[in-house]
Amino acid sequence: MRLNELFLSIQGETSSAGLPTIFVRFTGCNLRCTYCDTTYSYYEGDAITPEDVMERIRSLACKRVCLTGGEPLIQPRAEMQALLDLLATEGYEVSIETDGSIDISKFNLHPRQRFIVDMKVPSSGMSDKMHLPNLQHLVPERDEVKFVVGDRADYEWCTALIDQHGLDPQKGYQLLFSPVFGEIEPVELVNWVLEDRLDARFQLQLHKIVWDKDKRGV
Ligand SMILES: C[S@@+](CC[C@H](N)C(=O)[O-])C[C@H]1O[C@@H](n2cnc3c(N)ncnc32)[C@H](O)[C@@H]1O
Ligand SMILES: Nc1nc2[nH]cc(C(=O)O)c2c(=O)[nH]1
Ligand code: SF4
Ligand SMILES: [Mg+2]
Repeated sequence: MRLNELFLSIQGETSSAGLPTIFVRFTGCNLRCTYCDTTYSYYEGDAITPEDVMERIRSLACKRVCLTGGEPLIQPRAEMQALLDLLATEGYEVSIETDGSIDISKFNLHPRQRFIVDMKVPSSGMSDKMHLPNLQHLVPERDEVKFVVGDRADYEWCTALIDQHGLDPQKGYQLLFSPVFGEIEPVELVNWVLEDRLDARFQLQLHKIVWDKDKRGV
């Protein structure tokens, strides 16, 4: 596997926003979203073993880990599974940020491990790359489905997908909505969610408010 950066910060996104978390950012992505804020992860990074990733995680003394990238699930599958197994054995809580294009059913998650599946909207340029069967493999109450919205057409694409695939919060599906940073006024998206009485979690990327929006490693 190839590691781009590993750091301690507060979780800026998801239902765990605000909690101290170790971020493990892997190198490489199979998509190219128009708005991507992490383009430096596409190529920069060095080879590392799952055991050495664990060593660096242990040294930071925090029991919550977010695996991200780039796209974490394009790392060699056996190595990613080995890392997940080690994290479980050592009692870590793990979230995996994935881009919606990779088959999540190929990974064996342990208790206290979950997927955050970002369904890429039309303005990302990547919506036709989504692996829709993933939506059948989501575990309600555990996994989260994330929509990063750039305009009204994106928002309507999201609500149509939610309806078509039965991602009903009443059934335990956890939905996250956030704006593409700087692309749309947060209040616009909030108003749409409220108008539709959508039982979804609205969020802003906390780390871009706390630190400079372009700062790395936070
Ligand atoms: C950098 S990606 C890495 C994980 C994976 N490749 C993915 O896209 O889910 C982590 C998260 O940051 C979000 N993100 C990237 N650029 C963003 C931006 N400009 N505004 C808001 N969210 C952004 C992505 O949509 C994704 O949910
Ligand atoms: N603080 C902070 N929280 C995050 N949550 C998801 C991130 C990511 O890039 O995947 C991220 C990140 O880059 N920083
Ligand atoms: S999938 Fe994630 S890392 Fe890849 S380009 Fe899109 S936002 Fe960036
Ligand atoms: Mg980020």
